[in-house]
Amino acid sequence: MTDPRLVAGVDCSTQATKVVVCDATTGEVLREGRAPHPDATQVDPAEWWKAWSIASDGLLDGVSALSVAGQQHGMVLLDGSGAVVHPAVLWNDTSSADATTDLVSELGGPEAWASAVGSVPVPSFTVTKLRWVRGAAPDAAARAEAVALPHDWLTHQLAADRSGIADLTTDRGDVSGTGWWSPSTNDYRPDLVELAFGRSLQLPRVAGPSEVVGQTAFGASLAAGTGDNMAAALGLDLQPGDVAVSLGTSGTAFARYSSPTSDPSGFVAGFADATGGYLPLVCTLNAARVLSATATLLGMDLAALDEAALTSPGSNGLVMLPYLDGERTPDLPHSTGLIYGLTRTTAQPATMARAAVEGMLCGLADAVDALRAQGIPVHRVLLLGGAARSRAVQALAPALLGAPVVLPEPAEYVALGAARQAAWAISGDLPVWDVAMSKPESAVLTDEAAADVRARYAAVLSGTRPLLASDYR
Ligand SMILES: Nc1ncnc2c1ncn2[C@@H]1O[C@H](COP(=O)(O)OP(=O)(O)O)[C@@H](O)[C@H]1O
Ligand SMILES: O=C(CO)[C@@H](O)[C@H](O)COP(=O)(O)O
Repeated sequence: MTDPRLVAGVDCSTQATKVVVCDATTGEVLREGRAPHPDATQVDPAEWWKAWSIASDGLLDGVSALSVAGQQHGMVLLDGSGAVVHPAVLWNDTSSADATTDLVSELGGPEAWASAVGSVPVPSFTVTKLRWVRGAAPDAAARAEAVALPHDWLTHQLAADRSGIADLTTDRGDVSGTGWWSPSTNDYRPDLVELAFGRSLQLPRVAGPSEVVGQTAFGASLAAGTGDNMAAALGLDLQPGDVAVSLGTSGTAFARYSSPTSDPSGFVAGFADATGGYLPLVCTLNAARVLSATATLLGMDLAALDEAALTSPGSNGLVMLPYLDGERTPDLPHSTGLIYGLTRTTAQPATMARAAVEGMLCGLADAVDALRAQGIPVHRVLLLGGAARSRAVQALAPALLGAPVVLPEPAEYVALGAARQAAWAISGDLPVWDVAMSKPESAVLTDEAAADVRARYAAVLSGTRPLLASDYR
C-alpha cells in the first residue's frame, strides 16, 4: 500500500547515492540513507544500482512517488536491448579534451555552440564524450543504439512498466547539459549527435516538469527527475536574486533565470531548470576535495584543517591554484594544482590550509562574477554542499564572493529537490517547503584583504596559464 503523504528523492551524485523520504506536504525528512560510489571518472552504472539498493534499503515502505536527480553530463551508452556497452564516462573525466577542441572548431567556434545550445562544450559535456568514445572504444561505440544521462538510466531501471530503449525519458534540466539540446528552442539538435558520433542514436523523450514517467515495481509513481544542480535549485526554492554556490565534488554557482543565456566565453553554461525556466551555471572541477586533499597533505583531518585555516592570520601571499583534477572553468583540462609564494614565513601548515580554502573560494568567486556579467542579480549567496560545513569556508566566503551569504540548514538539497518534484508529479501542485537558513561564522577577511587575495590569485593564474594549459599531458 502506498501513502500519498510519503515521497522520496534520490541524489545519484559523483561520490555517493543519497535517498530521502519526506512528508509530501511539509518536506520534513522522515527517513534517510546513503551509500558510496567508486572513486573513478568512468564507472559501471551497475555500481549506481548497487548504491541505490543499499541507500534505499528499508526506507521505501509506503512511498507513493519517487524522483531521481543525478550528476550532470555522464555518458551512458546502451545497446538495442538496453544493456550498457561502456562504463559511464562522468562529467569530471577529462579524456575528451582533444575531442572538445575538434568539435568546437568543427561547428564554427565557441559562438556557434553558444548560439546552438546555449553553452560552449568543455570536456564535461556529453557531446564531447560521444566523439571521444568513437576513437577510444570503437567496438563499444559500434554496439551503441541509445545514449542516456545518469538520472535517465537510473529512472529507466526503476521503471517496471517500460519495454525498451524507446521508452527512455529525460527532462529539460539534465538534457541541457548534453550539448545536443537547445534550451531556447526546447528542441534536440540531432545533427550535433551526428557531428560528434558519426551517426544518430536513440535519444530519451524530454518529459514535462511535473510529469509521471513510469511506475516502480514497489508501486510508486516515477517523476521525470533532473540534473543534480537543477534539483538543488528546487530543493532550495531559489528566488530571483538568490545565487546558490555548491561546494561538493564540483563547485557550482547557479541561479534560476527567466530567459536563456548564451555566453560565448564558455564560462557560464546556459542550462535549463526543472520547472520550465533556465539555470545559468558555472562549474569548477575542484571544490570539497581540495580541502580533503590538503588535509591529507598536511596530515590533518578536516576539522583540524578548518581550525588551522581560521587561526592563520592570513595567507601572506601564498596562493593555491586548486586544479588538482585538471580544471573546467577556466577551461584548463590538463592543468594541475599550483602553489605559489612559498617563503620561510608562508611554509606553515596553517598558511597552507588558509591558501587551500582561499584558492577553492577564489574559483567560485570568479564563477559568481561571471553570472553577474550575464546580468544575473546576486543579492545573496546560499552556500551548500559538503564543504559548506567548513567553518573556515563559512567565514571567508562573504568577503571573497562579494555578497551576503546565508547557510541553508545542512541537508541533502539535491535529494530534497527530487522529492519535491515527486510530490509535484503526484499532486499536480509544487508544494511549498520551508528551508531554514542561518548566518555564517563572523567574517575574518575585510573587503580590502579579500580584494588582495583575489588579485593575487588572478595574477598567478594569468602568469602561469600557458604552462597550465600545455603541461602534464
Ligand atoms: N566539514 C567539512 N569540511 C570540508 N569538506 C567537507 C566537510 N564535510 C564534508 N566535506 C566534503 O564534502 C564532500 C561531499 O560533499 P557533497 O556535497 O555530498 O558532494 P557530492 O554531491 O559531489 O557527492 C566530500 O569530499 C567531503 O570530504
Ligand atoms: O558537471 C556538473 C555541473 O555542470 C557537476 O555539478 C555535476 O553535476 C556533478 O555534481 P556533484 O556530484 O559535484 O554534485
